[in-house]
Amino acid sequence: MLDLISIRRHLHQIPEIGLQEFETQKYLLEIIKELSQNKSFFHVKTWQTGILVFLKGSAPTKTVGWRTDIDGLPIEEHTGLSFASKNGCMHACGHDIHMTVALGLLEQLSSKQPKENLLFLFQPAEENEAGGKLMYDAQAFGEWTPDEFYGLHVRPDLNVGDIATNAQTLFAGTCEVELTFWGTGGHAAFPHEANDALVAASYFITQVQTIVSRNIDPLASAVVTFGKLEAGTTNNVIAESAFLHGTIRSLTQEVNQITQRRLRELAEGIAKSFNLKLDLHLKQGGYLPVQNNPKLAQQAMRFFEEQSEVKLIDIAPAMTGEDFGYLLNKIPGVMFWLGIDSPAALHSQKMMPNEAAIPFAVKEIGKFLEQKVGNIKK
Ligand SMILES: CC(=O)N[C@@H](CCC[C@H](N)C(=O)O)C(=O)O
Repeated sequence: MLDLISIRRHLHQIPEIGLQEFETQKYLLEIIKELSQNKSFFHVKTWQTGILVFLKGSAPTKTVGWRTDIDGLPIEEHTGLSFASKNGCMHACGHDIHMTVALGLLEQLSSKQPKENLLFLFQPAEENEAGGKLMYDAQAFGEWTPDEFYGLHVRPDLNVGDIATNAQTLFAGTCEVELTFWGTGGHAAFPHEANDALVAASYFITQVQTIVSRNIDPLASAVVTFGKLEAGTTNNVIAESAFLHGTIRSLTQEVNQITQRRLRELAEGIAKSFNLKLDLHLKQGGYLPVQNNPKLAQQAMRFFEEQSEVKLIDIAPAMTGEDFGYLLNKIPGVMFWLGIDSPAALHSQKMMPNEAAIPFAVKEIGKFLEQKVGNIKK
């Protein structure tokens, strides 16, 4: 049997940025190879740093998919754990837990040939390049394309034993914003001879706050957050340029597009009024809202409600983003939150999941997938 805790701790020490998950892929492939021994129904292929494992069913009428993401974040870890990452990146979004659960599920579900086909997707670049979209658009699934797709995401403020989802929208659609105002730098003492990009950026930051308060229906939801502003060099030099990096989030595509349009109008207006050049990139890529299929979600929720060790929570949507939204836009399916009881939030340098969530998830989600693909007797 796989030692899942050791596997998770090893994966935790080697986080890699999206589409550069080379060591992660190599390690996963070693374990997958071990699991595939003497199983003629077990097939593996790779796509860039992603991995697809296909278990051919004995009498298939459909293909059920389970997806995990495999990338880490450019965050320096501050957990103090003995197995903390030291390479400057961190699995601060829990993808080490996601991968380990997927391996545990693969071990369990491949112990005998399932009746239905089962695809395990180890997907790169969830955080940055929408790897799910890249793979789908490149037709990486081919004949292994699932008819139903499932996946999970860890959630720090839920307890181990909690599985949460809903029969509608679970996560927001996001859009990454990169914006630069270009002006003319100069001496602090001669502002009339320069054109200050930093002042323009400050007006812009203040004005975009009105998108949510004045352009979005109060009964809908949107977020506009700028997490990065870079301008200037020192106190007595007027900044030539100002760079802003942010994100838009909304529960529907319609609201996302209104927010994108309004942000563009405000940026263009500010650039015009300050006589600056504007460089604006709005990148939504595959980060569509994560919309659960109502019928499949209701079936899944009923299943988990009947499991004595699971506390099933019918949960409100969150403004987190996920490129699984793109895959669920193409293929019906369901995403779940898995409780991991971490005092620190997702993307925090101190994010520290309770590892008891791993055996719990493998056991309970394993039962869920077993009844989906049928015929597995150990
Ligand atoms: C679960 C989670 O934290 N997901 C990320 C996804 C990032 C999407 C994209 N790169 C963006 O920044 O908009 C999140 O930040 O919600």
